[in-house]
Amino acid sequence: MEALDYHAEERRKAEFDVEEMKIVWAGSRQAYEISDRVARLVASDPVFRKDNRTMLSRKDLFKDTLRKAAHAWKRIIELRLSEEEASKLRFFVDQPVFTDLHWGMFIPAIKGQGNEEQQQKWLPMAYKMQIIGCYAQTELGHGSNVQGLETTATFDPETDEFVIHSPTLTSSKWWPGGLGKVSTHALIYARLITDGQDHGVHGFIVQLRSLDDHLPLPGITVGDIGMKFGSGAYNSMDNGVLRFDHVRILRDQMLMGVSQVTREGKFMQSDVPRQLVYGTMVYVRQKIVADASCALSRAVCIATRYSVVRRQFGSHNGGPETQVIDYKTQQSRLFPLLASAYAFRFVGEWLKWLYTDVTQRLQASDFSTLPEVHACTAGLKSVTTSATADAIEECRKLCGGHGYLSSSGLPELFAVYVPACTYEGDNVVLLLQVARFLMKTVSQLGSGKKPVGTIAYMGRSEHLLQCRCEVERAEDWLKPNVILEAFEARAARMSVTCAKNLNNFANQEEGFAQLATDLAEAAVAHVQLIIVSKFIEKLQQDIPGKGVKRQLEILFNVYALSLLHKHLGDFVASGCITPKQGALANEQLRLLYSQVHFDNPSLLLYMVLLLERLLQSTSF
Ligand SMILES: CC/C=C\C/C=C\C/C=C\C/C=C\C=C\C(=O)SCCNC(=O)CCNC(=O)[C@H](O)C(C)(C)COP(=O)(O)OP(=O)(O)OC[C@H]1O[C@@H](n2cnc3c(N)ncnc32)[C@H](O)[C@@H]1OP(=O)(O)O
Ligand SMILES: Cc1cc2nc3c(=O)[nH]c(=O)nc-3n(C[C@H](O)[C@H](O)[C@H](O)COP(=O)(O)OP(=O)(O)OC[C@H]3O[C@@H](n4cnc5c(N)ncnc54)[C@H](O)[C@@H]3O)c2cc1C
Repeated sequence: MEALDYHAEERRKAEFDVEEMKIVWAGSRQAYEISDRVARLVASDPVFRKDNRTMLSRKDLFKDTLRKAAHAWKRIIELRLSEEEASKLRFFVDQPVFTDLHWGMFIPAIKGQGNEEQQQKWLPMAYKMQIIGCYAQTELGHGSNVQGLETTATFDPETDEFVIHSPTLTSSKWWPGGLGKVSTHALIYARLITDGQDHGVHGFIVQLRSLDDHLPLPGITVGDIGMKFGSGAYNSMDNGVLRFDHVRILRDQMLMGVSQVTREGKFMQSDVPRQLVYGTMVYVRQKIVADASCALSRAVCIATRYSVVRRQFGSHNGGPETQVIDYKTQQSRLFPLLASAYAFRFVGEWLKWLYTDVTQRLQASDFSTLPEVHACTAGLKSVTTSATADAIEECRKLCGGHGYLSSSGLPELFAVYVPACTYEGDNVVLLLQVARFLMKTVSQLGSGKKPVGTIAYMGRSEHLLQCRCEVERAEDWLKPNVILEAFEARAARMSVTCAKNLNNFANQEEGFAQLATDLAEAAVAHVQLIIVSKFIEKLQQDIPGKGVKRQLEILFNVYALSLLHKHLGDFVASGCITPKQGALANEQLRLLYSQVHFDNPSLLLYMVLLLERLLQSTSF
């Protein structure tokens, strides 16, 4: 059979309305249409070609990136693209670039932490890209520990200026994207010092390079930190190093939305939580969760198409060999990843809503949901990026030897994606933040304060700590309420056990240090519960299209039961389910795999592209 026939055969098996499924994936018909239109725009424009980038030298790759960024900007202006269309265009251009940081962190930081006047002064220039900014927080010595940053911003009351200085080698800013070559300005985080007193880390806008000749300004030492993991990949970004030698900036270049320094040098803390200084990270973590499903779906799409076309073993009487997609082992490795892509998509949609909600609350001086939003963004960023990075590597293996070729797209996807486990907060460090929030919640359980939102289930901990799962047959595992209760019981029990064990230590900090692994696992259980519960909420919505809801229900069950299988130790050890019930879950999972269907519309095109890329990549 030819590739085209396999294609037709697999399409025939797709028992759902593919067009409607695309709309579910995009979030709305309008979002789908925008995405489709912009994808075509990018694909048909030769400036945006990306088939050769793993073969370019760093210098040529960087030039190529600048060309694409300038062209993208030109198209955005010419076509008067909306904000949503422009961000889709950047997404499909698909090459890490300084503008990610300009639009994604520099501007949001000014919007979130600057006062009205500062926003009016800086944002119009930034929107027109008359200035280009980066987000310079991390230093050589400290990334995770933000309070350990060493760069100083000392107020000089005589001149009404701050003096920005890098007092040690370890205080050098290290990593900021866009800093190495391009940015004219940086949003730097430095210790605020007034009258000899240290007020902790705050944000300051500093000009780095001349707007006339782009040379570094006096007192500024700046450069690129060098090659990163993989060919192509993240090397299109100019991650940089930056040092200050007593650089003077005006007082109003400190972002004054959270705290202020008066003309007299008096430090004033507004009545907003100081954690709002970390607000840009919360914003980007939320975006990263939304993006995880995109990276994951790309990898799964490549591995699925390959698995349909690839045949290996099992030929009888000269007939065709077995499609590797039909091997149960291939299915048990691939389908949970497909299901995860949908799970992350839906939880990403919900997180976007949560973020919009907290933004509106903050504007009305309601800070009550901030700790929960921090825990959700940190936890979901950690769990979805770790799972996606692992999944991309699994997809590479699912494609056998071909997955290791650059032309499969998977090595570059992995190399670009894997730092997501580190940037915007190391994933383990972020899980420990979630654990802190959970321990606080458990400690307040008897206080009369009712847990709400994603921790509402803790309010039912009396029941969850002693409930017994009622599954007797494999099909009982198809009931969403059975799955939900098992995940709630596991999360509640793991958190409560950690909280009890913490009491065995002389002080909380010592306990946290010793029990960090258990705490991180409890955090994962809580975050997986959030993902499972948001998938269930999605399925409770009206979902049109023949067979679409049914297919999503299958994917939900695959997602939840494959997690249960993977973490069976947690579920059984905490007494939520018995080993027998675990075995029944696995039996149900096996049955579900034969019900997963997929559409494969451009399989032939994919094969042709693969061959073209192979020819190019071998012509060195
Ligand atoms: C680019 C954008 C566009 C699209 C996105 C898509 C892809 C991204 C593409 C590329 C990425 C490119 C750039 C990457 C940039 C960066 O990496 S920027 C640097 C990011 N750095 C970090 O994330 C550092 C991680 N560390 C921290 O966040 C903190 O130091 C900490 C680990 C949270 C510890 O904080 P702290 O020292 O204050 O200690 P605690 O005592 O633990 O916390 C005190 C209380 O504050 C609460 N808290 C902490 N953080 C927050 C927050 N962000 N919001 C709200 N509340 C917060 C914490 O829970 C404590 O609360 P308490 O227990 O009640 O007291
Ligand atoms: C591609 C890329 C782009 C980046 N872009 C930017 C940018 O634009 N701007 C910017 O400011 N920064 C940027 N960063 C920096 C990034 O935010 C930091 O690297 C990240 O926050 C992790 O900090 P670190 O490097 O200090 O890691 P470390 O904290 O040194 O982590 C090393 C190890 O220690 C562990 N660890 C650390 N603390 C604890 C703890 N308390 N408990 C248990 N384990 C712990 C971690 O889990 C990890 O395994 C970027 C980084 C990368 C890789």
